[in-house]
Amino acid sequence: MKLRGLYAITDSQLLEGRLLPYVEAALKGGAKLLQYRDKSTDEARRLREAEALRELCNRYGASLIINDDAELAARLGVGLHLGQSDGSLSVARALLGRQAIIGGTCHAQLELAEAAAKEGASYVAFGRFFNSNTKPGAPSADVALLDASKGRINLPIVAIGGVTQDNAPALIAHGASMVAVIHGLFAADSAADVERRAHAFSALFNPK
Ligand SMILES: Cc1ncc(COP(=O)(O)OP(=O)(O)O)c(N)n1
Ligand SMILES: Cc1ncsc1CCOP(=O)(O)O
Ligand SMILES: [Mg+2]
Repeated sequence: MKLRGLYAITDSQLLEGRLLPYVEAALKGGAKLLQYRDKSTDEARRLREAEALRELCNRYGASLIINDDAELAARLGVGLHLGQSDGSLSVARALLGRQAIIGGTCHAQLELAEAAAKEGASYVAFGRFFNSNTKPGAPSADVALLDASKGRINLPIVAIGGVTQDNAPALIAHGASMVAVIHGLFAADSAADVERRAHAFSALFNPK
């Protein structure tokens, strides 16, 4: 699967009671990756929801990524995203196999991205690039980092943090292969609105 386009990330508060319809709308709108990001400890619900999301992703030709939890990703046979304190990328690669999509948070540091590449990551994530409703305290990055990545990081780059339809074009122009979005996609009044937003984000990657 080519890692280019919209990367939708779920948020348990924002999507309470509407996880599946809003995710389906994002997939209909063209999201290529979907990350299940749920910080709760309700294992049974997490497994149930992740299985339902895997089914939806299969139906729409997208790939599911689990945030933080390598065991859940292994159990479901799907991808994984790890932050700097979430465990080792190389251990995850050994666990999940060569085909799995595994991403790593690299904040605003090229050195972390180079290390992630050596450990077998499929993509590296930089950000937050803008003010984020979801994670306001995340270390900040700017587009100069994307420029500096050229020729140094030979993996798809995911840009995250406060991404909107207005600021995404600059990230893509500076080399982001994917934009990862929570609020700018899912803080919407209806599933139809999520689908429109996903479509608009996706269109930025295929300019006519
Ligand atoms: C695509 C993507 N990029 C970065 C993150 C952040 O991961 P992390 O730093 O581990 O923070 P949490 O999301 O776990 O709070 C991400 N989840 N996805
Ligand atoms: C998980 C994460 N890591 C850095 S910013 C961020 C949150 C992204 O959410 P939003 O698109 O709402 O800013
Ligand atoms: Mg994490």
